[in-house]
Amino acid sequence: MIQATHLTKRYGAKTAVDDVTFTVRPGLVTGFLGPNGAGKSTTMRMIVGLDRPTEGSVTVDGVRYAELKAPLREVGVLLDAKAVHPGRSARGHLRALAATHSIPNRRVDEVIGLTGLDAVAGKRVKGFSLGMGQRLGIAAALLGDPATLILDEPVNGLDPEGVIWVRKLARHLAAEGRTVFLSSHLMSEMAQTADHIIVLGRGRVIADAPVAEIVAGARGEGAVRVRTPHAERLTPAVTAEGASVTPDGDALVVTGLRSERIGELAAHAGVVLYELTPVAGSLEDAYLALTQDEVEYHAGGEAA
Ligand SMILES: Nc1ncnc2c1ncn2[C@@H]1O[C@H](COP(=O)(O)OP(=O)(O)OP(=O)(O)O)[C@@H](O)[C@H]1O
Repeated sequence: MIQATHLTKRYGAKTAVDDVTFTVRPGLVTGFLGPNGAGKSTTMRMIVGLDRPTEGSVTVDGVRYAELKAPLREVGVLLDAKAVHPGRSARGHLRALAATHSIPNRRVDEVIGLTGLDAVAGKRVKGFSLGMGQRLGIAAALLGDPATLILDEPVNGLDPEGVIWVRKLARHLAAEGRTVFLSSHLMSEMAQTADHIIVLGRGRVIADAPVAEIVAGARGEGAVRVRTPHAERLTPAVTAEGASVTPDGDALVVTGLRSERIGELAAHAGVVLYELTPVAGSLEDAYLALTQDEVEYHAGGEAA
């Protein structure tokens, strides 16, 4: 379990992480989302002691990372896949890491197998593609068989097969009861991987909820597709209650009213309905709605 309490990081006048409190629970995949510059990496760096909080604290299973006796065995971390000596082979890199924690070479071979690196394990890391580097970073994170995994943008640079592999791996690790914390700036990716989502925007937590709840929230704001032969009578009935109506082919899209209320108004006006369908908001819509005011710079370079 990861617990952040009033965690804050300031770089001079810039507040990268602003009074953040959250819990990442074991047995679940928790996605950590937010636009570029939201403070995800800074938060992760503080969790693993690479950055010191300006205020507040963060612990893993109740202990600050710096106080863990054998960190590799307790917390597996992928922060920067390129932080590997380029002249070493993948196997050499993993063996060197393993030696610092008395982890047997047998385990090195195991994680090489687990991450699909068998064919390249003897090659120098220098020639690795981004995707192979990511796999090596994940192999290093798994080395100590830790109860907690923290992976910053783990699917970055992976091909579609690699993305599915990370997804399955994350789910498998969580099913074993581990705490799995993954960052991404892609909601669509997290929707398929995570059980729970924490969204950061400009250093603050703007959502912390199960994936299903975030989707349901999007739906509440969603639209209702209506087909009727009496559009001219239904339209004034719904707009009188504050809804807006947009034609969509032979249908109307009504926003601002729930389908139940539209049905009641139609019945009251004696209007026949052929269709009354709530349009499910996608997770991506929910995410955009959540973060639209929180991105540092919008496309076009205009300051938000
Ligand atoms: N060492 C530093 N010195 C000054 N500012 C920093 C430093 N590290 C991060 N920042 C700033 O803090 C903010 C948060 O950055 P961070 O890298 O944590 O965001 P992020 O959510 O991980 O973004 P990305 O998805 O782009 O990696 C940004 O505005 C960034 O410019």
